[in-house]
Amino acid sequence: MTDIRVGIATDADRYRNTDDTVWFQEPLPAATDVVLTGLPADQRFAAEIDGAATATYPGVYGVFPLELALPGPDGEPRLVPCAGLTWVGVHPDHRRQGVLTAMMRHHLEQVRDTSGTHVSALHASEPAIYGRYGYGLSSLELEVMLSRGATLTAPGLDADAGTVTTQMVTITDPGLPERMRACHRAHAESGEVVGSLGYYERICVTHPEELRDKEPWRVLFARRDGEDVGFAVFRREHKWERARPSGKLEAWKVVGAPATRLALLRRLVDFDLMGSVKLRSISSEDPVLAWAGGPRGTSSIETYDSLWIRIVDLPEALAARTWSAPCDVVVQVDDTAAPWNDGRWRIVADADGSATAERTDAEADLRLPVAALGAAYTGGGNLVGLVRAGQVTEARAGTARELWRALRTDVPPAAAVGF
Ligand SMILES: CC(=O)SCCNC(=O)CCNC(=O)[C@H](O)C(C)(C)COP(=O)(O)OP(=O)(O)OC[C@H]1O[C@@H](n2cnc3c(N)ncnc32)[C@H](O)[C@@H]1OP(=O)(O)O
Repeated sequence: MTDIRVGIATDADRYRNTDDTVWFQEPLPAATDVVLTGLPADQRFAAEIDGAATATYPGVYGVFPLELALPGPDGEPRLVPCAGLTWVGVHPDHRRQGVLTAMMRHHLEQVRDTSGTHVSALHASEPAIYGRYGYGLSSLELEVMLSRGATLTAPGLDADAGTVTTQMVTITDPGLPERMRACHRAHAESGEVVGSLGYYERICVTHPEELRDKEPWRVLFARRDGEDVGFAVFRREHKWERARPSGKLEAWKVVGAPATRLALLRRLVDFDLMGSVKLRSISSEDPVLAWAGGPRGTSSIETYDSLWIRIVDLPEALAARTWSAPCDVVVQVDDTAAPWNDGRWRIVADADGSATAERTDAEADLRLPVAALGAAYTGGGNLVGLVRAGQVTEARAGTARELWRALRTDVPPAAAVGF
């Protein structure tokens, strides 16, 4: 059995070299501290094995300190701390020897022992990796293609959208990380994540090697009464076809209340010399689908998994959100990766939206993997659907519905930015 030790990665260059080897992209000439912008030194971890190469680590991972927007009182989201698992990579020489499993054990124990943080979240490179460690798919994201000049119809929002002005700046302009973060925090929807300042500083770092024939990322701020009320991060790619302008505009994220997003999108589909507009990180019930006239009103829609959530401290995590309806169920939770959650819990939610989870010896009404609770945590991940899929088992009929109705939200969780 290989002895794998996991701890702080003390050698930043070795950490970075490992990532370059795992992801096999064109290496950036930028200094290591620039490449690692936003990933705090005490949140970079590495796996060590005796006799391993010294230029790389056998495995690495990192954690972005994030806030997760949970369902809160009166439908307003509530931001809680969340560990954003990222930079996971195992050197090709050490794959399938349990390095990831050792790093995941380390991560879950770290989060459990961090005061105030009860959940971990990630975007998965491949969907088959993280379910075994208790992560559940909590939200979907759409990639929506619109044509230039697409009509976005929203009579109930026109007046409000009409009060928004837009201001286009370049991502390297001074003060943008602070502006974006403040605006994102103020307007995050339930299910989204908001980064610390370092996360937005990271977005604003521009490497010439990543630009090539594209312009630098731009930020379109939505302004009302002298305040930022939303923003879109986008860039255009120059293109001509048969002597006609066919530029491609890609929006990485559009932030703001619906009327603000409408104003931003109307501006994004109206840039000169464009042919198409690609909107990434669109929520599964984003109003843009209605504004465009339904799926066939767009040029195309692709669906991907967005945020995966892992409940690390079950009673604390469940108490941190506002519940949508009362429930009283005994749940057998299967959790091998975080055994402190494993076992039977009585979950009681009151009509005021508060909830408790307490250990019990009572017979279980429902049996589920902890990943199912992570999936349902922000209001997505339909537990009745998972019963139908054979991944959640009812001992007492109707209990999946009871728990699900207490967890679900009016609209599914919003798509979360990548990290
Ligand atoms: C949040 C993020 O950062 S996402 C980025 C994840 N990183 C990548 O995709 C980079 C390329 N891939 C890698 O670096 C590695 O292959 C990793 C990290 C995915 C897996 O690391 P390993 O050390 O090989 O995993 P480990 O040996 O601990 O495997 C544990 C189990 O997961 C399974 N597993 C690992 N990777 C995969 C995969 N990509 N697909 C399906 N199963 C997988 C293994 O088969 C093993 O299963 P078992 O317990 O039934 O035997």
